[in-house]
Amino acid sequence: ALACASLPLGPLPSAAREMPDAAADQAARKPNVVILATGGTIAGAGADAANSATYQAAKVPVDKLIAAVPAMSGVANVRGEQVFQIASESFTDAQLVELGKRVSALLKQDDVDGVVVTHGTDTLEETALFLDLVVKSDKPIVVVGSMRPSTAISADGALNLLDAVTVAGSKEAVGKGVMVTMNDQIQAGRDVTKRVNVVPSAFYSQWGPLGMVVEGKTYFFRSSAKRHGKASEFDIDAIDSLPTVAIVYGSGNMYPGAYKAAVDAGAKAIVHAGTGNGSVAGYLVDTLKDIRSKGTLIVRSSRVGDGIVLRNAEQPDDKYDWVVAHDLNPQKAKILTAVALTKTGDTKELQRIFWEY
Ligand SMILES: NC(=O)C[C@H](N)C(=O)O
Repeated sequence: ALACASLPLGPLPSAAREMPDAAADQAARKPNVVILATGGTIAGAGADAANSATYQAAKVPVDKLIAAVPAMSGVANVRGEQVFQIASESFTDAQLVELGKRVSALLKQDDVDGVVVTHGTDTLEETALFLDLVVKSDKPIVVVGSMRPSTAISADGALNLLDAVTVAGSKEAVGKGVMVTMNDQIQAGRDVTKRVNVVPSAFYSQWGPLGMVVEGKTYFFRSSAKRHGKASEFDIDAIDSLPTVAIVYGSGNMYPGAYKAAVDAGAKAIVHAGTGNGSVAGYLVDTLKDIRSKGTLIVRSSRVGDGIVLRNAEQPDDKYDWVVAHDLNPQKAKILTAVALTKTGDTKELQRIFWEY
């Protein structure tokens, strides 16, 4: 049993009825939005309405997701494709690439105005940034999930999905990069991160949301200053795989073995999720220098989540030939590093990419 949200939809504005036929047809034409379903809690089901945290993700197929939100047919012509049926913690790089290619192919079609990707929330921020970097289109892409399964009291998936379709079909969303609609807000896919593991207001960006969706209408207040979509130098059509990038989490009393294990596992780069300003323990510096001198890249980011990591603050990055992640958190820095490495291994170029994207 799915929880349904049936929202009232407004009639065609009277202005449209007075327009010449062609213009009226154009105004009345509903956008075509394709929903690519990948699983997650938005497709989850629990045993009882009280189960908001205990349930199985990735159970409900895309046709049932669409049927559960009939209000979507008022804002767009919607059709669905089941790409995967997985919890997002199980996403692999190969699946990211496959999803990116499908989004890109769909957006090249004249009869597709926007794409919605339903996704688990755990790694939604990685997928949103990845698509933002590699899909060369200005058409709206919205990645959406839910914090509660559809069977739970006050399930958030139906409204999040309706909002996603509304944004994906809206003219104001064109050129805004990948967006995420959770909890009535429109977030930049590049910036947004999951901050809380159990509430509908889990998604947050340190630079603020782009806008809101209220009662089926989009309200934008800002746009990202970072390169994305058509302005990106990366293109999923030219990417068939991603290099391995590992994250090592910073804390007190660390041990060098974690970095060495990443190198042994074939990591082309290690994102150091450092303490504070991306700081590196004095007793680890030689290990990281040695790893870099043998070819593996070191990207300094911060486990703090907010703020910006600057070059040559904390550590002499110029001297050690390390890169800093700027404002990207470690998991986002991992995605940008992997995408950038498909084009260049030059650290000056990589640093430029971290400033620009
Ligand atoms: N709320 C969720 O979607 C969590 C789930 N583990 C997932 O990412 O697929």
